Amino acid sequence: MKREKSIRPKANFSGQFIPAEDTEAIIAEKLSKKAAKRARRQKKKQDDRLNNLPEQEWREISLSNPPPVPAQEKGDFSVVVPSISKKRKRKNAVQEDNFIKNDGYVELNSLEWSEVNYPDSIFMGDDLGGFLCLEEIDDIDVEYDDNKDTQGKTIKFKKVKSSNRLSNAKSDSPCAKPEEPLPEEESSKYYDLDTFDESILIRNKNIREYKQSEENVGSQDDNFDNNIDQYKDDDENDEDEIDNDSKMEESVSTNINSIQDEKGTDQNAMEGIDLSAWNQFNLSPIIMNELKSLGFNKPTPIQAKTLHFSLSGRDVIGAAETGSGKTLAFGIPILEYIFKKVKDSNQLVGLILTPTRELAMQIRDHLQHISKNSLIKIITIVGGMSTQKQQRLLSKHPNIIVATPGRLWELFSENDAYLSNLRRIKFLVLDEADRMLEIGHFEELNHILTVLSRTRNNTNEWAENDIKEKECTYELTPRQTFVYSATLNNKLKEDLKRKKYKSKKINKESTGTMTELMHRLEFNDSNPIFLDITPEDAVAETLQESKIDCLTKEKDIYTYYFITRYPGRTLIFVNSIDCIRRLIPVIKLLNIDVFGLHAQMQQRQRLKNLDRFKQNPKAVMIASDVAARGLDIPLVEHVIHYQLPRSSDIYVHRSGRTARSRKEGVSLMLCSPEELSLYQKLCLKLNKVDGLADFPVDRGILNSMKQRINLARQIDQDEHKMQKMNHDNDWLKKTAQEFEIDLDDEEIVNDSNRGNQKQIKEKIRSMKLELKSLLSQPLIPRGVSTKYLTSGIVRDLADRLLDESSHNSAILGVKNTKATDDLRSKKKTIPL
Ligand SMILES: Nc1ncnc2c1ncn2[C@@H]1O[C@H](COP(=O)(O)OP(=O)(O)OP(=O)(O)O)[C@@H](O)[C@H]1O
Repeated sequence: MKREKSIRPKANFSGQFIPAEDTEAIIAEKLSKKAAKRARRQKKKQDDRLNNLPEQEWREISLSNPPPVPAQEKGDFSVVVPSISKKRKRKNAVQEDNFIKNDGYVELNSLEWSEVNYPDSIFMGDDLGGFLCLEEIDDIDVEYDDNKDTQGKTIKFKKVKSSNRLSNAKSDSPCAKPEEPLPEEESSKYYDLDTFDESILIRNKNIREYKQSEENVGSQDDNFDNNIDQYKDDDENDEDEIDNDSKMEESVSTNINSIQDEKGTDQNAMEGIDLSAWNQFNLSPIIMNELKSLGFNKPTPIQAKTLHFSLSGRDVIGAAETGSGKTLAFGIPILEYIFKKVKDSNQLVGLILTPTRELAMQIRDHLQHISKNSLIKIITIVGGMSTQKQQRLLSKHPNIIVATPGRLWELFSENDAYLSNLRRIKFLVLDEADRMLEIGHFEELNHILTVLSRTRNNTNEWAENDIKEKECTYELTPRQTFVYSATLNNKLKEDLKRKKYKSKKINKESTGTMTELMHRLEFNDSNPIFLDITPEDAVAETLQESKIDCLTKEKDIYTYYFITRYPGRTLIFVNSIDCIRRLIPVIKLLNIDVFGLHAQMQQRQRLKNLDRFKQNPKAVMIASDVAARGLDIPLVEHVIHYQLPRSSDIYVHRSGRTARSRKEGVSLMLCSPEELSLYQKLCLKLNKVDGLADFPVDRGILNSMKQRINLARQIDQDEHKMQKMNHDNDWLKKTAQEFEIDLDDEEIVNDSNRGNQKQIKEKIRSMKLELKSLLSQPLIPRGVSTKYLTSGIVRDLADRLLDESSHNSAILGVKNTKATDDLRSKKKTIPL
């Protein structure tokens, strides 16, 4: 029952009895006086704090020449920041000696950190490395010095003056640990803010050197001439560019060769890979090298079918199954263009729009990987991360931006320079285009397309009031457009074939359809290439689809059964965040490594969980559909639809998190009687006339699992009850304090409550013990005896049954088999 937040009149205000009807007024008066007093106190404190700032507000630190660090701090990094507030000093009185090293010097580890444990694999690329962590210190602003003499090697820190910032400072944010000090060789990578600038210098130096050596020019140019036809409708100075760019490319690839030589054995391991299938595209050595190191010996079908067109300047709309390599299908042409055509290393060339933040980061990582040894700057602009950091990245003039529409619009709409750069991009990509039309993306996408529009009419029809007309220059710059998804709907396919999108009348009120979106994209090409190579049932060929019919209340048991019987990286999709919140503690109690991912989680936590899931081959992730699209998590073996997806597209994308790049995977639907009609609709939509195969379940194991699940659920429920009681007591205490009411513990927790709490605590403790003991034993399927012959012909039978390499460690006597194999061998379909 919901608790009423009111003060009970029985409270004793200094011994006076307050009639119930007056209580509220008195409380309100007290409250307002108290609030005003508190505000005055806070303001004074804030003023004092700002007035006492050091005279020289900005402090500097030179990265190439760090300040002398006392011997005992070796390995750590010290920075100069204004001194810490008195309150904080008091709080840390015990540690004060260790806290401030000497006047003005503060150890990084002792600062008020917000947590920034970004997983390496996702987040510590060159662009977000550097001083990312420092920017997370509350009240510290970081400024990057563009001074030519220091070549960007100096950064400055300052105490933020804005009262806004001070009042917004998360006073109750946990004082989290900073990143562990990095090993020396690593620290140069992450703390060296100017890595990039230096590389530009190297590149320019290479170009100069190259210019001096004339011998290579001839052969290089011949080679490049063949490629360059692709970009025929570009700027006037083509010939000069060809010259410079091919030289540049050669210089860079010379560098790469030397890096590769150092790799030695790696290089030898790669020797065996035959890349001849890629030769038809005449790709740059940088990309060829990376394809080789990744072992991508041939293009995937969507790459093979689209690269010819996209490399020759055509607009492409592509549909292909999940995990089929669409990222490189649109990524390679952009990278190639930059290698071969772009003279200005600060030119913004490509904008890639994606519906989710994780997908944006993944695409960035993928493109960064494939262009690893080049100098291309690729950044992500996504929500949930520091805007300050993203502003900094933007000020470094990236070549490619991978973004979610919301944050991109937030940063770009206020900045004319950014907007005009945006209008000059040469490539626009919409990945997972169909999802972009959904609420939450469409409005900002609409704004972005208005800015990108090259025809005034089209712009006016769609322009919202808040886009100022005068800002738009409507330059007609040629731009290639790529649109990709695994699920382009039939209506769009039809419209594309009939070229209906060209004449589409756009309705201002419309929330958008794919056909309207196609119209809005203003393809350069009078006849964009449309390639649809999705299989008939839209899912990857290597995916084995299945279902289990069960009651809603049995879904936990079947989930537990599946993840115990087939330990392996498993992604469980549910339809509501509440369901994630309920399931995670239950599964955790069963000793399974489980992580959550949903839109209401902090972005950092989302990334962290994703990374933990990637690191652990037996982990389980319970996610909402925010994880359904595009995420390329290595070796997800199983996808479970705990609740049925609401549309066939979502089913395809969810299931597509497994069976990627021609690997096998299983998708399992848990279908309750209430979901039957939805299931039938899905099957019809996906052309699965015979329905999905029933997943084989060993019901002998289910019974013993039931006991564990029930215990875990009960523990979770009781823990919630306890939490709620504690929360209510806290609330009472807090409110009493607020009104200066003397309530002692006796009054707060009444006898019956206390008795209840004690009982529940005791119950939880004993249930946990029971569960622990159950979990320490293997599950024994019905009909399996725990007694085995230990002598005679089969002497080692007991050992063999307990051998974890061939038998399931959690279920006695059950051999380790793969879900794909079991499903294949027992496949049996039920007609609809
Ligand atoms: N030519 C190739 N050969 C082998 N693997 C490849 C090739 N190209 C890409 N891959 C790999 O295939 C995997 C899937 O690629 P990608 O994420 O681009 O798929 P996708 O089609 O965009 O999937 P989704 O529709 O789910 O977003 C990635 O791990 C990628 O590295």
